[in-house]
Amino acid sequence: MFRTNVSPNDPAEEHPTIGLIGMGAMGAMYAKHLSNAGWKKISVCDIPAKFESLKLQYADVPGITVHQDGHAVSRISDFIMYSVEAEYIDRVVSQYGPSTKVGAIVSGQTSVKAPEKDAFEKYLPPDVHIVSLHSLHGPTVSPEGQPLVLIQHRAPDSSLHLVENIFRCFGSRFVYLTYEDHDLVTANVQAVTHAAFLTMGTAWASQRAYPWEQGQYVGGIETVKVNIMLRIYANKWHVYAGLAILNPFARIQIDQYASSATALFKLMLAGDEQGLRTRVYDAREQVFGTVKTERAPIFLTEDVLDQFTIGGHPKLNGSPTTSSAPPSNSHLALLAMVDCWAHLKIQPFDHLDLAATPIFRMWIGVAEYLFRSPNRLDSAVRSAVYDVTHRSDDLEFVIAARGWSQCVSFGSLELYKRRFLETASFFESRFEEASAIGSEMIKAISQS
Ligand SMILES: NC(=O)C1=CN([C@@H]2O[C@H](COP(=O)(O)OP(=O)(O)OC[C@H]3O[C@@H](n4cnc5c(N)ncnc54)[C@H](OP(=O)(O)O)[C@@H]3O)[C@@H](O)[C@H]2O)C=CC1
Ligand SMILES: O=C(O)C(=O)Cc1ccc(O)cc1
Repeated sequence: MFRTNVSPNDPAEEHPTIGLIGMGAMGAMYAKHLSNAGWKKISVCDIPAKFESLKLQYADVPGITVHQDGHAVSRISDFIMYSVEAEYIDRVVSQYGPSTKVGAIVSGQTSVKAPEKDAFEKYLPPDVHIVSLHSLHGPTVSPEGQPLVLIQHRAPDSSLHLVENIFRCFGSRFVYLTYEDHDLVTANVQAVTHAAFLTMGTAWASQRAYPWEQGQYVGGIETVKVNIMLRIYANKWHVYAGLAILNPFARIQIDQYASSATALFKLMLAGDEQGLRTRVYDAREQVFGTVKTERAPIFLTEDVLDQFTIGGHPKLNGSPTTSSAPPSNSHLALLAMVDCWAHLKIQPFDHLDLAATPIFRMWIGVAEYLFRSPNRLDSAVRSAVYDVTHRSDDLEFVIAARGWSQCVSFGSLELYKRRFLETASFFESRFEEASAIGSEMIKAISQS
């Protein structure tokens, strides 16, 4: 029998059997890192239709055995992780949960935990333990140094310790939360951040223009906006739909984001510079007022970010529109973000050390870059009120923000999927380039 402080590197030790149900992007990422670390008994499955192709794919991968379905995995595994779509978790756990080995530990990778918790409580036998997980990064980001949430829900400390030992090889930072706190924190960190980028993408796609080809969204902050937007639309729609629609806290946050964008846009239309400035500076005070000035800013310099511009380095390309500082912009997406945090009383910097995803870290970094400098902020406010060249983009932005918020409030995964895929299809030809560049940018920011 294995010990709970078992390590994969001790040849004399009996290893626990690690079961992975769902071998999509995250399941495959977990399998790769567990195998590389030397775990010898990793049992995996996806839907039965993928059994043969998975067997071929993993034929030569050390430690991994592919099984026909979740019954086969559940019966023999000491630790089991469900890594399936949040909308299917109830059905999949109802199917395989009753086959769980006596005394095993069950876990899930879903980005929203309310449905997972319900499913585990409903269908898992009372003699198994629940310690859930959530890696707060996408499958192409190295887990090293990233937060890995651990939820000790129905389990003794010894089960938590076994899970910690299994995943110590990821080099992630363990973050201990309850199921409920997890959903609140991820609504604050992820759902509302995604709403901003989904909105940017829909607004640009509605204009039928690739923003980086228009000269207005190139360099510095704009590079981050474009790269992250593309990264999100290149990922699976169900990941974002699940964490927005099935998380009971997310709806409120996303609705506030749309309301903030609308209210700021109305001040712009009214030409109310003073009203806009007061609102923006009030939000600045609430969100950044208490941040210690000695804390090093997250944001990289404009020059460093310029290297990650889609379509090539703007200065090396000698593009006339980008040879100096990026053109001024109302930065409605960012003004709305900080206004939204202020209205919801979210202190984004408190989440940085706890449970920040790479995308959130970058988003808060650019918000800080804009809001810490009165010069930049004043320039955005003046641009918003007097420079009408942004108006059509800002109008599309407000419409898109309202559309996403309404879609989430209707609670329809199907509607969300249609909106997401329609925008994604406009940008699809650029995903490959964006994903390589985006990964480099995340690496640079993580290391800075
Ligand atoms: N991608 C990301 O950035 C992150 C995702 N997550 C979460 O991890 C989970 C998985 O996401 P991800 O890997 O990206 O999604 P994928 O769609 O890539 O993977 C999910 C896999 O589960 C399979 N599946 C569905 N039903 C069953 C079943 N009955 N038995 C076995 N396998 C089944 C799916 O098959 P099929 O395609 O046929 O349905 C698919 O291969 C989600 O809950 C997501 O929210 C967490 C962190 C990051
Ligand atoms: O970093 C982000 O916000 C991403 O978009 C990647 C992601 C998606 C879903 C998760 O549950 C965790 C990370």
